[in-house]
Amino acid sequence: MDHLSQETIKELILQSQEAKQQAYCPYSKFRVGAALLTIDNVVFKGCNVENACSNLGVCAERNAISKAVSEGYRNFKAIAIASDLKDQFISPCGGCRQFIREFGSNWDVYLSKPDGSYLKMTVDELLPVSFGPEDLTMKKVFEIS
Ligand SMILES: O=c1ccn([C@H]2C[C@H](O)[C@@H](CO)O2)c(=O)[nH]1
Ligand SMILES: [Zn+2]
Repeated sequence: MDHLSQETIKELILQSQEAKQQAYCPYSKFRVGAALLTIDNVVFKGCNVENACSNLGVCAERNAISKAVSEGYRNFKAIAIASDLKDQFISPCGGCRQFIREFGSNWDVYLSKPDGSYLKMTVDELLPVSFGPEDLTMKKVFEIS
């Protein structure tokens, strides 16, 4: 995956913090924002959107990815995630890890803190030995049958 400049990383994290401002989280009061950078250098932002029927809530990461895919973008360089947790890097939930992995296992996830510090991890590090679209090819299906 392309190496992002320090400036690009900083900007992407700032955009994830901007996205966090829009969080709709009256139940958890836990704001999360995500900023997704496509290979065309377009950024899609997403926040968590909760619901009175609590299991219907959507995470920030999934929201950003769904926005991008809906607009025709499927190739991503990086996603930055922001929350209000001061003492730890925000960690994407298991569902989001799988959702992120759908679009490749070799791209970057920046887990950030409000002060802009971050932990860079690849999708593969966040979700090792993952199951993805490649595992559903007809070739593999025929191999086992
Ligand atoms: O990486 C994360 C972790 C949590 N949440 C949301 C889900 C829920 O709305 C709230 C509390 O779990 O935070 C995200 O959007 N992304
Ligand atoms: Zn999630």
